[in-house]
Amino acid sequence: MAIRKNNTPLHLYEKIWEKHKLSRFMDSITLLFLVMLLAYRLFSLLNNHLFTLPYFLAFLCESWFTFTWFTTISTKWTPSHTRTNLKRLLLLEPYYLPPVDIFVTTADPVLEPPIITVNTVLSLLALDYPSDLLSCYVSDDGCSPHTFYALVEASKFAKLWVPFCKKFNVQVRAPFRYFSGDDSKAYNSNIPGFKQERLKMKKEYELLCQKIQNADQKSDELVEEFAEFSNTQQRNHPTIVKVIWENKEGVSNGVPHLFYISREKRPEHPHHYKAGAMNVLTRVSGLMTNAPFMLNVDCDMYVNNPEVVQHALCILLDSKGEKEVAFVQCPQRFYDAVKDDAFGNQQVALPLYIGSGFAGLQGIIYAGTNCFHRRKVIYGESPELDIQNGNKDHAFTNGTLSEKEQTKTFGTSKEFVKSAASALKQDKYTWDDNCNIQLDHEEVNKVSSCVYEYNTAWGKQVGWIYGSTSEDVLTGLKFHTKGWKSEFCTTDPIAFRGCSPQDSVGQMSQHKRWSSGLLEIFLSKHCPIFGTIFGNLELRECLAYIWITTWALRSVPEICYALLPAYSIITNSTFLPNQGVGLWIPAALVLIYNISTLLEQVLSGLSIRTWWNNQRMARITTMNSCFFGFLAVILKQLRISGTVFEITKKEEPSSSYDDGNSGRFTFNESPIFIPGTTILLVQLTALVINFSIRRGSNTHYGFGEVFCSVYVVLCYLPFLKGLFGKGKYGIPLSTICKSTVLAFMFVQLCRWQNS
Ligand SMILES: O=c1ccn([C@@H]2O[C@H](COP(=O)(O)OP(=O)(O)O[C@H]3O[C@H](CO)[C@@H](O)[C@H](O)[C@H]3O)[C@@H](O)[C@H]2O)c(=O)[nH]1
Ligand SMILES: [Mn+2]
Repeated sequence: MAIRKNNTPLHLYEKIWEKHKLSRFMDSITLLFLVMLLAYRLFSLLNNHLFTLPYFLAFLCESWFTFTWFTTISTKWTPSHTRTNLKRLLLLEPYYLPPVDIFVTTADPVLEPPIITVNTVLSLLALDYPSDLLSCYVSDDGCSPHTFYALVEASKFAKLWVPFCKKFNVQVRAPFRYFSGDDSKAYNSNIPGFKQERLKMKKEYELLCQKIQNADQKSDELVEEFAEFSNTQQRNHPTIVKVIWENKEGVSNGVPHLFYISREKRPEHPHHYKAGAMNVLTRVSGLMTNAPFMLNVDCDMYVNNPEVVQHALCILLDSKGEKEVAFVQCPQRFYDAVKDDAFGNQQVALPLYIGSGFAGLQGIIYAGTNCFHRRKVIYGESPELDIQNGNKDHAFTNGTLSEKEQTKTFGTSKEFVKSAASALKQDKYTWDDNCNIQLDHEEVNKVSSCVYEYNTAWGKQVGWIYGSTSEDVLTGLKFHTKGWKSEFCTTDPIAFRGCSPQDSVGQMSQHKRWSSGLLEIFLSKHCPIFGTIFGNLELRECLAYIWITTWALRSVPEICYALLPAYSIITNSTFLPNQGVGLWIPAALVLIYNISTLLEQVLSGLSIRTWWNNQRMARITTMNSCFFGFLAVILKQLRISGTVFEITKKEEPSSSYDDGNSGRFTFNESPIFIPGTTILLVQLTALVINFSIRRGSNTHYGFGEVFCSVYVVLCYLPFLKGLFGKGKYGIPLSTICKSTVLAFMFVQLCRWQNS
């Protein structure tokens, strides 16, 4: 048991308020012009002389855009970040540092090659933190003997790798990155013997890769420690738990504990995807090590800053943080980005502005990975402010629950209930030792079985919350609604790096999952609006959550707005104010909006090309992926079909070479490309009409409509190329046919409207 010597207040981090003055100014001007545009439209609609359908639709769309813009500004207005004081934390060492349980999730050995998971795990095992205080749990929803085998081999390699990293103070501790070359820090250690040892490690790592690859190709009989994997199917198998490596002596400079867990799955029971996996990990780790803090990462997010645990603990152990902060989120950044961010998914400028904006309010959202949680909070504890208010769910956590209620909350495992009670009662300054783990197979099987959660609070009040494919945002929102805060931990170098979708197909399906998951939250009882009315969600935090959870809804006005210029041209009508001031308002708006987004990107150190790619991808994803996300949620609400978690494919490290085609759009048969193709065909038709039919002085539409139409075509340039592309670079003929039919129907509709 570790005890802090005295109870003096600890100030381990400070919050720095940023001043994005320019960004504020530009955003405000944009809002001003949006309001002016609305006012102008309203005025002319009331005066009736311009009452046409497109004019009215445009007014509705613009109202929505203005509302979204208002929530955007509110979210970005007071950005902040944190600065941690590692030196002070280390003064407490070694009496005070708490144990940390690390959770890694993987779900499919094909989409998530074991070598990627292995690298993530190795980087975690080599964290700069006493290894007797760390335990790493890998959840494998794929139930794959290959993943297990890879981890076993990795744990052997770790015995060389971890001491090597610590001895030479290696910065990037995921071997595939460390050995991939241009890391200048990799070569400049002047400790004698470095070069030889590095060479040796490199050979060992190549050997490890070889073994893992060979195992992938052979399908041997499953014997000995692999016997449990025989007769298993991904969605039908009993629980498999393995202690891969146990740090028995509890040495602080060895290799941390490493466990493998594949929870029970049966086709007749829902497994709740990642949220379900996280809850099983929470319970199993509760039985085994029960650390007060947990770090959760996806299988493809390696540690890029080995001191990240200390940084996060500065916030979580700080006297103020201890009372208020539920979780500490580190930014999500990626490696091997496609040049100029062709698919607009690197999220560099976004977290800088929106992320730190959230952080300046009640707190940053939980992004599902790179996050440190407090076990008590996961178990449903409310912050102190609630206890004062006598919130009704606090009996839950102050130890006054009867045994019956405890079982109703945490399930029927007595051992687990005991561990949860101990975690909840844990004094602020004491933690249990975790070097003597006890693997009670019976108990572990019980808490990771499919039926364990029935009639308990898991997934509702306790643990990761079910009901959305964006379980991360939902779970974080639940904490914020209780009154907890969260902090954004921005370290230098950046704490983690991961793998982003490397092609447009992967990116589209990821955005579809996110946008549908987020909309599910908005339409559920966890809706942020209720959170503010009935809970402790702060008003501006609520607006920020509205901004993010209504992402899928934006698709409808955007598609409508993108069709308006074409409609106007085809029907010889107008949707923009086309005289005097009226004309100048939208023109100024477009100009200011583009300048301000360009400035944000350029000031974040990005290229102009990156800015354009991001602009264009924002339009493409909203009108395609988000629209499908929107449809998926509607179908779910109508109980026609459920939403599923489609896993993003992770590229094998060695295969990511550039054949000159990276960044080129790829397509497949998925209907997700139909809206984009249709919109493009409609615009092209409109432009052909514009340039071929001379209406002379009878033309009602003007430069504005033509400009908008051309702008949409420019955004959809990748689709235009796709119309003529071959193989995976071409839009499939079936999609083109369907889109042609839709486009034709649209044009006919316009004509019919007009006559
Ligand atoms: O049934 C499942 C499905 C997924 N996962 C894991 O969930 C993680 C995220 O999946 P991925 O396909 O990589 O999705 P991303 O879109 O990259 O993930 C982001 O978005 C998800 C929510 O949609 C969050 O859960 C993630 O943490 C966040 O990084 C991976 O480690 C998977 O192994 C499971 O464990 N079980
Ligand atoms: Mn991922």
